Amino acid sequence: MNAQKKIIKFAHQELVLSKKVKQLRILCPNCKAAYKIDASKIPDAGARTHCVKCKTNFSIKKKLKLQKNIEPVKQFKCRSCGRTINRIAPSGEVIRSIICKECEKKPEVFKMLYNPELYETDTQKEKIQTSYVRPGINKKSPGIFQSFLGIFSNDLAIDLGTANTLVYIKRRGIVLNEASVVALRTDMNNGQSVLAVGAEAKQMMGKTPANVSAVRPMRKGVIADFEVAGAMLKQFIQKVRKPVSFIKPRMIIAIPSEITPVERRAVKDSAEQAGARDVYLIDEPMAAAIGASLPVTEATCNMIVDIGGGTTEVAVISLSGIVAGKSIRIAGDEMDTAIIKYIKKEYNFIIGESTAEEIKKTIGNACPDPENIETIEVKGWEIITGKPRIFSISSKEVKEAISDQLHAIVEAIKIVLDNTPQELAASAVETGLVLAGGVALLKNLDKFIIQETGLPVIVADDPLTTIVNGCGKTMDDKRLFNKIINKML
Ligand SMILES: Nc1ncnc2c1ncn2[C@@H]1O[C@H](COP(=O)(O)OP(=O)(O)OP(=O)(O)O)[C@@H](O)[C@H]1O
Repeated sequence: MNAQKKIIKFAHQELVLSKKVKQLRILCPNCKAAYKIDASKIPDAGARTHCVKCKTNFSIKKKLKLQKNIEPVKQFKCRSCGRTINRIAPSGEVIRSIICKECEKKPEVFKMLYNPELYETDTQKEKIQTSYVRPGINKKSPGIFQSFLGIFSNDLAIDLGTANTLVYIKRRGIVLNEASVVALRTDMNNGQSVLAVGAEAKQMMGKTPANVSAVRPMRKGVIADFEVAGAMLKQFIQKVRKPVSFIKPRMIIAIPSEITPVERRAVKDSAEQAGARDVYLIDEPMAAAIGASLPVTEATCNMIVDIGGGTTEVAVISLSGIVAGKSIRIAGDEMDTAIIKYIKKEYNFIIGESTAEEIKKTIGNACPDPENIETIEVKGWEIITGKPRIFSISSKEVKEAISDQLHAIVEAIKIVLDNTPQELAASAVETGLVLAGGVALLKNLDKFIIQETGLPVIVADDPLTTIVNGCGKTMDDKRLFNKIINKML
């Protein structure tokens, strides 16, 4: 009762305000009676009042204070009658529905004249803030227009990997699988342009003239060169988005689980630079587990070990979340470097990255059979003579060269098991772990991990595509998307 009296008093007070006070105009929702009230007396949370004419109770609220990243006002001018219209819109949002009340012209005739300085004084800002608020703007729940875009745009799932980039399109599957390499040409004025991307650029590595360089914009799972990564992604997307759609796609991108906020931001920014409308990030081990068809939403021990070019991700997943995980920046690339170092030390030969990778892929073996040692002939540069020569290396030597990396991976698995709640860790003895990522193709890696950990090991069906398939599955399945992605936002 007390509260009601206060409200009535409040409403009466407002009716006798002098004109000097900042006033807001309110309408009774029932009888449409108009009142002017002092804006400063309305608390931020709003207040209840009632109409003195028809006695209807109703709430009044000051319009939301503008957030820092929201452009306060957009001003439009009708080219026909010259009338100026103010609209409020979060930054980046396109205002489409303006119709001039004077001449009823369509939106196209309006020119946007955003000029925040016009609204310096508090009174003006307040007036504008209360002049118009677009209902139903909520970033988290897409409106009808957003859903409409979703139907017609080719949303993309991307594994932006250190070694390879893969793209999956809804209803079309994997449409691109290219090396994450860009060939750049430097012109006379030191400006750079993209000469080639993907496999074509990879072929040029180590064979380019002075004005061309073939570079890898991703290192150890993260963006090392933001501009080049953005340009590469843009080219890949242009390749697969045919016919070119005017609607920007949404993108879901896999990222290493332990990257910094700055590194996350760099991935988002380069995707936006490449034309993304919305970017969603998913942890690589989660995407790999989904791609390997593990029941990630169930309360079971789903252990995944994804060994790519730059990072090894180990995680135990249960009930749609990572229960324990470890990301180390030791993977295929480090193995290549180790092979280069080994050959230099033992043979005094210099070989390039591509040759080292070739050796690893061809005769690399985590448990070479002493009865059946493989060898490969390699072209290298002999340091002592300074001449190119051919020499041969065996699978036993390659194992010796990459032994530290293999043990680092096993160590990461053990750490994750140690950090997993006992109940789940115990069931890992039965469920085992799934190997994904390109290095899962290293001969006998499963055998090596079984020997070192005692856990059953399964190699995913197609380890090089497990992550992108997981991103694609998440994108295609709305319920899974809500469980996995929205949890991470
Ligand atoms: N048969 C093979 N044997 C050993 N290693 C292989 C084989 N095939 C591919 N690889 C290695 O797998 C790595 C690439 O794997 P993948 O494409 O999964 O990595 P990525 O997704 O690009 O990297 P990351 O996830 O770390 O960013 C490379 O180091 C490559 O040399």
